[in-house]
Amino acid sequence: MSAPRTLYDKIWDDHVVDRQDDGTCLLYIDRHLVHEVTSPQAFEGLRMTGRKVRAPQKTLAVVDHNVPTSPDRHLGIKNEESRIQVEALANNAAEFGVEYYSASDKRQGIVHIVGPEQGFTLPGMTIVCGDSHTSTHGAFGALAHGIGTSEVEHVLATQTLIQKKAKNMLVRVDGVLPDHVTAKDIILAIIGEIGTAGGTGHVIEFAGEAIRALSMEGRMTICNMTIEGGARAGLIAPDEKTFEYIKGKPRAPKGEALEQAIAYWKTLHTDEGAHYDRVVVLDAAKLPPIVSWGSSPEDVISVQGVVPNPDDIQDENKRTSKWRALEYMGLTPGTKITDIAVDRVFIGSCTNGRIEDLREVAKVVEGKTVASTVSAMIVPGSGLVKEQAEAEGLDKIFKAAGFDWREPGCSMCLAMNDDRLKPGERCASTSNRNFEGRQGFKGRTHLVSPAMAAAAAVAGHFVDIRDWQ
Ligand SMILES: CC(C)[C@H](C(=O)O)[C@@H](O)C(=O)O
Ligand code: SF4
Repeated sequence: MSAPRTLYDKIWDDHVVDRQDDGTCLLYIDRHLVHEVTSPQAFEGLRMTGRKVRAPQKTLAVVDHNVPTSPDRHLGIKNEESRIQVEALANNAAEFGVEYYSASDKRQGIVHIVGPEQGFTLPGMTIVCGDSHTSTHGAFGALAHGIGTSEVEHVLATQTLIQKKAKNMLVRVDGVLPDHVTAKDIILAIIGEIGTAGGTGHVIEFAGEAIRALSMEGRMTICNMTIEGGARAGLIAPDEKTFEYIKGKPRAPKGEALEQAIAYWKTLHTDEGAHYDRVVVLDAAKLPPIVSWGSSPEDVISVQGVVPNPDDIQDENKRTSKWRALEYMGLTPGTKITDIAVDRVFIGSCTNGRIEDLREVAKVVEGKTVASTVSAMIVPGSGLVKEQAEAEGLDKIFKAAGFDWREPGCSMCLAMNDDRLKPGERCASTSNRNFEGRQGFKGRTHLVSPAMAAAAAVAGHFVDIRDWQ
């Protein structure tokens, strides 16, 4: 009998092409997602050395970060830098024979929403992209992580990546989530608990009753923010929900091939007795809806809490940095979270821009109106999410309530396109990052779940979604 292995060990072992004495390995890469921001120099590198893309059929390119989300986006991109990046991807994809979804293709969207939606993301695979939130795909039991531009070039040219194995970490979330508390609250609570460096050097496997109970969308939200917890990859063992989600997706195996694939996917779980280098346990039943108050995703508190006082922190550097965060955020210790008013609401991103998120929002805002002091936008994560939402009539609910209903893209998750905060504006956002300037120069970001963002849009300030009528 071989030694018991974790899910990470198994996927790793299945992809090692070569191993050096110092532990450096060459890993085979099954899927490569490409977007316009981190790929131009990589393609340029291939061109300069006369190399081809080794496996174009395992590569998929899509524009997301720079695309406008306004209805008139077919008129083109005004910002020159953004326009050049988008044009470069279109040209590179054509020149190197890579499938490409342009802004006018209804399959276009945020790369981490598009991969699963197309059945390009499958269990047991190694998946990379020049983007830190590639961790999202770990929700399928795939080993997925972000890579830098020189690695993008390496993968394009060789379909392999040089890697050293990380340590195994388990985050087990036991129990049953209370009503209105979501996957987003779980992952914010985990990051609050372990800190933004908590997962450094590890691959995190998420397990436990509360994780199993999540939909695929919820699992993607969890794995998406693994990177904010310091680990490059997060994993959830595939199960019947995973197989159901995959069935019928355009690029997924079909018929006999699917049956065979499922038989293999069923082996992708951690063996009894396998070793984890670190274990963290949380009780889902105790989790409240969570709001971030500072400029790091670890700065989180219950919606029923108050803005914390940094003077309570022992460590001087940390104390200073949290004071700075409060100053940036324009907040005073002791302020009730529910007394914080917002100017903007952003619902979207690869964390919470999927159909299930939009359904949650619709439930909260149906028949209600966005507060007169708030400007709120909803940005579907992909053209297919948009189409599905419209087929269900969700867009009508959003528009009737006064939300701006947009075209798919990264949008106000990061200030790389026209959607951004003005200096001093405060935003309830369903995205994943809240560092200074993330959503626009001097913009103030509070990370929350879709339902919490929706309720804040209507109330004009944070409210406890558990009390929502
Ligand atoms: C632009 C890109 C490289 C970046 C990332 O790697 O994550 C972006 O997607 C982000 O979320 O900050
Ligand atoms: S939606 Fe945000 S986090 Fe996701 S890939 Fe785009 S910029 Fe990065």
